Amino acid sequence: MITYPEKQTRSEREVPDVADALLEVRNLSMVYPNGNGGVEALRDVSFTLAPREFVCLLGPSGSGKSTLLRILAGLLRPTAGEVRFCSPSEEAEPFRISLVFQDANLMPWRTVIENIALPLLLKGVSREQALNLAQKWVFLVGLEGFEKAWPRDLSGGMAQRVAIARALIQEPDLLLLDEPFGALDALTREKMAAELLRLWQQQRTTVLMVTHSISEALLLSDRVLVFSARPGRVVLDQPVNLPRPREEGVRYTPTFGELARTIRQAIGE
Ligand SMILES: Nc1ncnc2c1ncn2[C@@H]1O[C@H](COP(=O)(O)OP(=O)(O)OP(=O)(O)O)[C@@H](O)[C@H]1O
Repeated sequence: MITYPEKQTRSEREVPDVADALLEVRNLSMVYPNGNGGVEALRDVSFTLAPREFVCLLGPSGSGKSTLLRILAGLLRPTAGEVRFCSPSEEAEPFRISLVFQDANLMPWRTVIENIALPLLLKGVSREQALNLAQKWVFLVGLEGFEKAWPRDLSGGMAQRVAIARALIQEPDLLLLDEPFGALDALTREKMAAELLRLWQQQRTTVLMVTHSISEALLLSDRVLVFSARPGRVVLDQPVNLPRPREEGVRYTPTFGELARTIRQAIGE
């Protein structure tokens, strides 16, 4: 059974042992049908996310990480299991989820600011109001001066900033990031991770991010989940007890090194 996207308020919670969870995933399995018994992508995956938590998901290629994000975003229906969302606010609004992919997927015929404003325009917000709010996000993601630029004139990192701003302008309860920096060069990637950290420290949106980089995961997250090779199962749920706010220097601390070793070993297994 799957319950989304309707939001439950805290008073309607049914699962007392995950009282503080924003999201509860229970016994989730996914088998893609094919002519040959199906491809088992996920097996019996369970975990929770607390409000404002930043959790990174790592695992070998093909371990079902994108499949999980697509299920959480409501794009795929799982074969079995349950997904339960609980609103951080008491108001019974629909639970808002934004998903950012490796490819920025910008509208080529819209400028930077129009791309960022798009979700609001689609919701019926007036053009003036949407563009005003988009301008705020242009500043927050460091794209001032590029408001009227076209997507074709942006670097990969800039395009991804637009995609992140377009996701956050919707004030999602949950932000899903699927290898958002996977297509960027190493230096841009480090810079973007630092910028995402800065944004998250300001906004404190709950984030679930897929990455292949252990150090990126440790720089950003409160917890790291590691999936086994296909079918994906949670083989490690590791709290990241590094102090915040985190700076680049945290990479060179002994705790960082120990956590990286634990995670690398879990991925290897
Ligand atoms: N639409 C589909 N039909 C059939 N099989 C699929 C489909 N989508 C994904 N799969 C398979 O399900 C498994 C999990 O794929 P998924 O893309 O979720 O893994 P991933 O962990 O995100 O991989 P990567 O790290 O390489 O991006 C893979 O074996 C993949 O081939």
